[in-house]
Amino acid sequence: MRWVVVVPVKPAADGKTRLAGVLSASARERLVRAMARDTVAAAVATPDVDRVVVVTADAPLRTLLAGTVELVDEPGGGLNGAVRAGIDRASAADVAVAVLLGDLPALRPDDLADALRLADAHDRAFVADADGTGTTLLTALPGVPVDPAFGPGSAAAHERAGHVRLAVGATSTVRRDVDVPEDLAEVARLGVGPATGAVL
Ligand SMILES: Nc1nc2c(ncn2[C@@H]2O[C@H](COP(=O)(O)OP(=O)(O)OP(=O)(O)O)[C@@H](O)[C@H]2O)c(=O)[nH]1
Ligand SMILES: C=C(OP(=O)(O)O)C(=O)O
Repeated sequence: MRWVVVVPVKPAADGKTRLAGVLSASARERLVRAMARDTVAAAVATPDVDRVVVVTADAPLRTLLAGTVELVDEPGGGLNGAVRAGIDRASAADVAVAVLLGDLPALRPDDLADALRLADAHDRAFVADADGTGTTLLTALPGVPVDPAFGPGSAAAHERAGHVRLAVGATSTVRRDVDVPEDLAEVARLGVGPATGAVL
């Protein structure tokens, strides 16, 4: 299966507020952008990924990514609004769509490839984040409508809506998002991409 990957990214100055206790506003801004760059670079390098669509209003990030991905304007409506706009762009071509959150700085292309191979077998599927309650990857096969329910408790919401929880390894880097300060040590241990490495 060939995939289009949709990555939403908040304006960096507004992102990762849960890290405010340990990082200054300017460090958080640089970190959000760097994590997005590393996540996108891993997606671009993943076998079976044909296109990467980034939905963001962040002007510096748009400049950094121009020419390497397709950029979609922020539509409003928060995270799920952004995801829907990316899916609309992607599925115009009736392709398999994977929504990947943009805060996975340790993501490795081989781990994403493994997850997408598992997703091949299901109309709709998802990968739960490291603590099992959130979603880092949401997938749908060609022609299957996607109804994103990202936000707190999204793993259960996606499961209720008929997405299959994919059995990726417990240590897959697809699961390792950064939400709270403890997650920074965890991604550093796994090994982050170069942009995030430079910030950390
Ligand atoms: N385009 C877009 N992306 C979003 C939006 N909200 C969240 N995201 C992205 O979705 C991913 C997961 O978001 P969260 O884990 O909630 O991150 P966050 O909102 O930066 O973090 P907190 O402020 O700590 O809640 C990250 O890549 C965010 O940049 C939004 O309104 N628009
Ligand atoms: C956006 C999500 O949550 P978090 O902010 O915990 O990454 C989610 O898992 O859907």
